[in-house]
Amino acid sequence: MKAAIQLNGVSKVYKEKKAVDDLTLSIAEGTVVALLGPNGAGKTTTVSMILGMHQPTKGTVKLLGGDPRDQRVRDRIGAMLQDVSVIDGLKVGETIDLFRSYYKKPLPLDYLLKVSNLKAEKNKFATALSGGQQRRLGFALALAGDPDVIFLDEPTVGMDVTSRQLFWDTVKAMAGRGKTIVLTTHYLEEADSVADRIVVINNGKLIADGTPSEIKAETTGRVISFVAGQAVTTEALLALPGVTDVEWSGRRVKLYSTDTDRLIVALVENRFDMRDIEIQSGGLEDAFQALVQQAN
Ligand SMILES: Nc1ncnc2c1ncn2[C@@H]1O[C@H](COP(=O)(O)OP(=O)(O)OP(=O)(O)O)[C@@H](O)[C@H]1O
Repeated sequence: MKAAIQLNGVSKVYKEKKAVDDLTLSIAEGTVVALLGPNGAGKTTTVSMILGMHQPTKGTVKLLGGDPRDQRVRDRIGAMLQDVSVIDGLKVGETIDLFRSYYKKPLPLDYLLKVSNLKAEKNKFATALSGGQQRRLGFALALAGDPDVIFLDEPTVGMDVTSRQLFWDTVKAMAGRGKTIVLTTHYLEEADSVADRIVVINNGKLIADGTPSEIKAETTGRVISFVAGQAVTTEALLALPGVTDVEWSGRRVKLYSTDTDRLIVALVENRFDMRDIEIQSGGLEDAFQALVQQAN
């Protein structure tokens, strides 16, 4: 598949601080990628280099096969960054129309008002919008030119529940139309539900890269739980392959394991007395914490 974004050995140094450290990353067209990492990990710096707003100290960045600062590339990019700058004296509808006028094939104004949940605010001055509404305006502006690659930097901060839901529905619909979407977020459940791929950055370095389930399985392992017969003991369970912990709740037991496939085989072979068997994956939140801790 063609790469929409290609970073090769990219570093960014601010005075003493290495904000991004030798990052190599390729993002295929049509994927939704969530860039995760703790505060100061280098997410915003990475996005701003992909967008051509900052020059890497070392390495190369390609966006849609070209230079991010090339106008032909810029015409196909939409970005919703952390600070939305609204224009004094322009109403919401006029602001969106101004952005639409920069592009050859803009999306219709009504559609942009609808997906940003700003229909009722169309004739309000943009400067009079609340913080959450301004972010939604930022979303409408990012989509105005019907871009092929969309960057969303902590997009849902300050959005209420309804706007958030509508926002993610729209992002999913965009992805369904083959758009490439790169987002950063601290809301891991959102990344889990929307992203095809998760890239975790810490101290400017890539520390994990995979689908949400791969990231979860790699770090937290899985849990097998069942209702155990009276003869089943903690000692016997701890002796099984890959079992790292055993937790009881009445007769229901939870086995934490690094290798659930082998564990299931062993449970069956050893004829453990089991009912109501369940297999669960750990959450992305746990995986993220574990990854960052391992890396520090
Ligand atoms: N213009 C700048 N001058 C100096 N240092 C900077 C500058 N921009 C970022 N940094 C530093 O680079 C590092 C990475 O910052 P960046 O904003 O990319 O992190 P982030 O992962 O986006 O964090 P957050 O989750 O808090 O938004 C931080 O240590 C930050 O202090």
